[in-house]
Amino acid sequence: MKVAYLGPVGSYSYEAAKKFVKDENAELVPCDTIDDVFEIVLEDEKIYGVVPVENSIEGSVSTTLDNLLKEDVYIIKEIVLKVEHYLCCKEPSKKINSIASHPQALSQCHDYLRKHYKNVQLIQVNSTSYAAKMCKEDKVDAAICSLFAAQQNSLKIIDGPINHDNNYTRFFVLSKNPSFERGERNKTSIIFSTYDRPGSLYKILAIFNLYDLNLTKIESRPAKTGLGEYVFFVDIDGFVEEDDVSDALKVIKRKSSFYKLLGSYSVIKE
Ligand SMILES: O=C(O)C(=O)C[C@]1(C(=O)O)C=C[C@@H](O)C=C1
Repeated sequence: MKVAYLGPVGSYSYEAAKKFVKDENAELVPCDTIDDVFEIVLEDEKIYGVVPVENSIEGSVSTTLDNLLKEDVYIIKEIVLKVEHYLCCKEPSKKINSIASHPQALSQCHDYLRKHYKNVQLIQVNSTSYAAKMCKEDKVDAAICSLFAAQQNSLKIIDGPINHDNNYTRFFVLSKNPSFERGERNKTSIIFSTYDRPGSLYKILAIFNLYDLNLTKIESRPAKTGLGEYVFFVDIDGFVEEDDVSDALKVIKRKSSFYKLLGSYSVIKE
């Protein structure tokens, strides 16, 4: 089994990929960006991809949502990780003038950074483990990353966890082929657009209500077809093969101006 993830080794995406693979011999393929993970999955149906999709403090990862809209990939599993960030450096006695991390991680530590490092330069990089690597290579004074990434890069811990409380990130496992594998807790994700008429979103939401389906997320993103035009990302509890879910989705598909089933999948939660 091959699994592409946002690398290098030690990113939270790496930890999520490790949770997905049970096979010791599985090959984990580090990618520089989330776009690259999507590209690899699209090129080779034997490779799975792991991407972050939503964080409990900072919200959605828009690159992931935009790729889900435009690319033909399926969600085959959700993995939820508790995320704990540490401020790390190579040489604790050195003054810190620059701190690198992934933009999501910097935002998840916003309050701490404002309180303790207000005038320090914050450098946004592709992943938390890449920030740790930059710190090891003396390109920045400090990094925000996981304990594991700090250890991998022989960094010392200055402080942590430094993130906002209740910090969880959802990751999706992607595949070029759909795989409807049920687990203990199952979810289904769709994207739809409504016709530009009064009450059209309300009428679609009424269908979920009619079939007694629990929405776990709804988010609008620009459809990228014009100002004021949106697509709605919706996650619901339930599996697509359950009668209520499949009946509701059939009606929603008929009533929408655009509809895409992203997948029905089980959830792995720590
Ligand atoms: O930089 C990493 O370690 C990632 O896996 C990316 C990412 C994200 O994009 O949300 C994943 C989990 C954390 O929320 C912070 C960063």
